[in-house]
Amino acid sequence: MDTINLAIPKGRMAEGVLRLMEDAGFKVLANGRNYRPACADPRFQLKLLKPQDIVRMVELGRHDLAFAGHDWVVELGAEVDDILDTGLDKVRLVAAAPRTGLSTLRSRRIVVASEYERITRTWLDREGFDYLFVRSHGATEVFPPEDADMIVDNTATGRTLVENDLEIVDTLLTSSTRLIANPRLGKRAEVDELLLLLNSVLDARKRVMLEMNVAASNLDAVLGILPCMRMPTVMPLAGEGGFAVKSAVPAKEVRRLIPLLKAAGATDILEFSFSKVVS
Ligand SMILES: Nc1ncnc2c1ncn2[C@@H]1O[C@H](COP(=O)(O)OP(=O)(O)OP(=O)(O)O)[C@@H](O)[C@H]1O
Ligand SMILES: O=P(O)(O)OC[C@H]1O[C@H](OP(=O)(O)OP(=O)(O)O)[C@H](O)[C@@H]1O
Repeated sequence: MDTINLAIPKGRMAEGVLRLMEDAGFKVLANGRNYRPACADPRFQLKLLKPQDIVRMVELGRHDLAFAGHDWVVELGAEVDDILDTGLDKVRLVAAAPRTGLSTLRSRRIVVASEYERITRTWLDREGFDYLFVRSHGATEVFPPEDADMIVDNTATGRTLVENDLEIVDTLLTSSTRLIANPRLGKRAEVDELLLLLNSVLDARKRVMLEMNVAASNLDAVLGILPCMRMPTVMPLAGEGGFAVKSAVPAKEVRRLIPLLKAAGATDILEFSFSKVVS
């Protein structure tokens, strides 16, 4: 049996990826410093690699599949297939500068520091800046004002920028963790299966199940409010003449829905989370 080589990013992205794999049924038996953890599904051979290295290895075909940040796929101009957006590790790649220096950025030659050389140069050239590029290796936000006039770095909460007195000049890219594949991998049943199960988990995370009892006279009003995947399940209640109504609804709408459902006559409202949705 030909195994699939799947690279998992080492570092801050690992936690979310490992939880996603576990929830999808592909538990990774990671243990401390062992960078070749076993997978519950032996058709997948795993290896932990730094996110920046992963992308090239998949492009070269040394790895079949990997989870990697979209930012590094773009930065490296890598020819890989982006087969799933997990939505994890959402960041923006931004240009930022000290507030006090903003007005002079275009009037002189500036020093710009970033880990992302290609993306930064492309943007600076397009915007017509006169610049000198400096490659940084982390903690880029500390460069200004002494060591750089502007930086390009990723930001999630924005806290590091604020703490270092930097203001966003422009957003260059948005990124998240993707599942990428070597374009020459071809069709593999194992990959389709992995994709189906990962998608089912990501979909389930966005929904919850609402279940409630509804008197016959209130049924239309409740069904009029309740979103559903196809049609809500409506089951007659034994003896009472009412109905049990069940529907998978978007999790972010629950706060708005529950008071509306109650006002429309729903009682005994229960909320459940579930693990997978396969349409
Ligand atoms: N604050 C953040 N929140 C979410 N994702 C981030 C954040 N910072 C970086 N990333 C993503 O993680 C990936 C790797 O970036 P980076 O090299 O900064 O992390 P790392 O090597 O895991 O860092 P560290 O060595 O500090 O754990 C990139 O694809 C990036 O978009
Ligand atoms: O917007 P925030 O939520 O503050 O997150 C953004 C910061 O997180 C990452 O840094 P990391 O902790 O990986 O350190 P590094 O810069 O040394 O890579 C990234 O490079 C930013 O500096």
